[in-house]
Amino acid sequence: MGTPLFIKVCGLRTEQDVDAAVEAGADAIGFVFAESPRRIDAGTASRLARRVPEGITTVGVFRNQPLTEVRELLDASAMRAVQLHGDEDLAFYDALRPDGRLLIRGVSVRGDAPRHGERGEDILLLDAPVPGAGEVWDRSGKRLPEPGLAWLLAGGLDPGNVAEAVRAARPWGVDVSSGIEISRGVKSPALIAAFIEAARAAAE
Ligand SMILES: O=C(O)c1ccccc1NCC(=O)[C@H](O)[C@H](O)COP(=O)(O)O
Repeated sequence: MGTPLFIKVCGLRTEQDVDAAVEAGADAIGFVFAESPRRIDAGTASRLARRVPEGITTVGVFRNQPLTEVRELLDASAMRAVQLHGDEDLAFYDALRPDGRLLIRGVSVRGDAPRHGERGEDILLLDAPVPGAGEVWDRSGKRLPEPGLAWLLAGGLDPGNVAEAVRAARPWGVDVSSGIEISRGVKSPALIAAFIEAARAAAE
């Protein structure tokens, strides 16, 4: 397919999972600070992030939280990127931009997908109506971002369906959480490795 697929694994909570993601070749690792069974505190995120080599992006995930809280958690855990997954407006993105972190905009797609860059984000993440719920959304007939734009496909991906999703939607990258878990919030190193292998193979 040309450019390598960008792979983000999200909602990691243990050393074992972080090591598995690094070993398997993830490009980004998401740590959830939003309300979620996957939520971790800044101290845990900081400890886990220190295991992540420089070339891999650590992402703090938030949803409709106050700007001061977002900034405090990002700084305390030294995240390299921020993912806003709620109704954050352009002013919210503008306020974070000078901090120099990669900005990821997570959007629950209901009608047509929003255009890339409307909030000045670096990466647009197109997701199911409920983030982190493991639900596949109906992409048929939807206008997706043009090839070449930095956008991630998310929502109910797993090692068994990611190849077909990559071939059909041709995303710049993919993001997964539930599909690499054995139960809600509990990741599986084997599923992390299987997901990354299947996604990479489909993009070759
Ligand atoms: O994962 C969560 O619990 C979560 C909670 C609140 C806001 C965002 C959240 N996750 C964002 C992600 O990037 C997930 O990886 C994405 O929604 C895909 O999840 P899944 O369908 O479970 O693979």
